[in-house]
Order: sequence, then C-alpha cells, then structure tokens
Amino acid sequence: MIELKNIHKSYTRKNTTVEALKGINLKVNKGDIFGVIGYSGAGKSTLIRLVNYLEIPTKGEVIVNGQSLANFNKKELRETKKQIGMIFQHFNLLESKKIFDNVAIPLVLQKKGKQEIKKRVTELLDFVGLSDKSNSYPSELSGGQKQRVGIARALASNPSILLCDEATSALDPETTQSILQLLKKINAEYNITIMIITHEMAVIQEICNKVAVMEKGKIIEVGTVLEVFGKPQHPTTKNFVQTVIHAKVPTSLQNNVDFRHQTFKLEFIGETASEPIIYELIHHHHLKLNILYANMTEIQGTAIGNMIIQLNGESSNIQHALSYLQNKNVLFEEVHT
Ligand SMILES: Nc1ncnc2c1ncn2[C@@H]1O[C@H](COP(=O)(O)OP(=O)(O)OP(=O)(O)O)[C@@H](O)[C@H]1O
Repeated sequence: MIELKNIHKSYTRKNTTVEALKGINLKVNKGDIFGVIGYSGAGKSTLIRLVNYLEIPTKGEVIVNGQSLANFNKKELRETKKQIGMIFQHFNLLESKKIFDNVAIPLVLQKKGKQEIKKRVTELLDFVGLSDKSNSYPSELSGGQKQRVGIARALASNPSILLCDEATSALDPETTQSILQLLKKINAEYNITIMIITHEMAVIQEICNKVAVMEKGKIIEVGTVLEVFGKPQHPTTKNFVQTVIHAKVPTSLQNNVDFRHQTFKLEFIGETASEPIIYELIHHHHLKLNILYANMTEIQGTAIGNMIIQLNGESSNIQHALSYLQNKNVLFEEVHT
C-alpha cells in the first residue's frame, strides 16, 4: 500500500545542510492504522509529507499502491494524490469560507457538479456529526469541531489513505478521544489505511496496530503495537512506553521499602495476565510477597500486566519461583531501587 525504500531527505539553507531523513525503509499495509512516533525534530513531518509528495525525497523511492511516485508526470501525480487525504495539527481551514465550502474544496477543484457536491458534502458533514454547522465559519467552531471539518474535507475525494499530521496535538484529552474514535470508525467502515504521526504514545496505544519509532532521521524500532509496548528494545522506545505504562515504585513508598528483600519487575502478556501466578508464588513456593506496584493495560485487545514485587523467603524457594515464572512466560528482571 505505502512503501518507503531507502529514503533520504536533506534541506539546504544558507550553505547549511540538515539531513532530516537518513535511510528510511517502511511498509504500511492496506487497512493498517500505522503510527509514527518520535520527539520533536526526529523527522516525522518530513516522512509523512513524502507519502503525498508534499516533500520530494533527495534519494530513495516512495511507492503508493504499487507504483513509484517518481515515475509519474504531473497529471498522474494529481490523480494519485486524490487517493490520499491529509489532516493537520492546526486544521488548515479557510477562515473566510463557510464549513460547507471548506469541505467542498477538493470537489470544486475536481470540477464536480453542484448537485454532486451538495450530496457529498451533506453526507460527509453528517458522518463527522456536524450537519448543523454547514453555514457556520471556522472561527465559530471548537478545536475538535474544526478537526472534524478537516476530516470531512480529507474524505471528500474518497481516498484510500488518510495521513494525520499531529491531528490531536492541539486538542484536550476528551476531544482527542472523540477524534481518535472517529479515525477508528473511518478505518473500519471505509477500509481507509491511516498513517498517523504523533509524539504521544497514548495516541498509538488507542488506535494503532503498528508503530515505528523515529529518532534523528532514522527508524529505530518498528513492529506491532503489542510487540513494541510489550518488549521495547531501544532506550527511546522504553521512554515512550513508560509514558503510558509507568512501572515504577511510587516515590511516596520508596523510603519505606526494605530493598534488602529481592525486588522484581514482572510483565504478563495475554493469557498469563489472567493466571493465578501470585497465588502460586505465595502458596506453592512459600514466599512472603509484597506488591509495590501493579497495573493492567489493554493494547489491541490484549491485556498487559505490570507489577513490581518483593519476595521474602528461602533463597532456594525464590530460585524455584523464578523458574516457575520463566516456565509461565512471565518476563521478569530484578530491580534495585
Ligand atoms: N523546510 C525545511 N527547511 C529546512 N529544514 C527543515 C525543513 N523541514 C524540516 N527541517 C528540519 O528537518 C528536521 C526534521 O524536521 P521534522 O519537522 O520532519 O521533524 P518532526 O519530528 O516532525 O518534528 P516536530 O514534531 O517538531 O514537528 C529538523 O531538524 C528540521 O529543522
């Protein structure tokens, strides 16, 4: 569906060259909600803007629906771009035009007939829940409503791909949720492939099935959201995951905890999250167990449990307990603070 092959992109200004992307390889399949996360300056915006050729790579190939964009003439590129809608952090609406006319822009540019435009825009405003705002101006709408208009406009030409450039970064948490639910609905009902860039792991957790983590113009980790949240490898990925799964002993407890007892961080994924493992540790391995932290998160319909526990007992019993955890596929590591 979307394939980026060895993409490099540099910007040169006043004799200074910035290498924004350094050898990106990425595949987004049909139906994916693919998230790209990274800190500011990682190259996310540059990357997403390549997919609809708002940016042209310095080197490498952008392939959309099996065809390399580099081979297209202007007309073919225009036709392909119709299949790619885009929404933006600051909505990019025309303030002087009514909501109806903002949504109609792509259709007017495609010289569609008045009746067809009216029918399509009415349908789209209904779909995004803004039928009553047709005659309003953007300045009369809230941020969330403006993004809904942006989404309706992006869907006007029936795209097969929707690009979202920090689409919820300017919105409060509740409005963010409603926009993310709308994107999910678009993906499910219209089978539109979505690529979303963000610096918020909660956005990835909420709607994406795949994620790529970017740093300094490179992809440092990529996989299903469950893989990346469950077993993050790179320190930057671990930092992002910690923003939604913060397995740490609460500061208020730290001074009262006796760290002479062995302390372990456990992670349960999927079925192991529903097994009576703690019961087993206490009753069959004869350990006194102190829970310092516990949390259960759901990622893509799979439960991920995180726990920090102290084990107090005979060291041979602790060793047996650790073998038991290993057999049960519970990930664990000893922690010292
Ligand atoms: N038009 C441009 N001219 C010069 N440098 C640019 C241009 N666009 C981006 N860059 C540089 O490329 C690098 C990557 O920028 P980009 O906007 O893609 O990162 P980002 O991850 O989207 O960051 P942010 O989250 O802050 O938008 C940065 O160093 C940036 O300064």
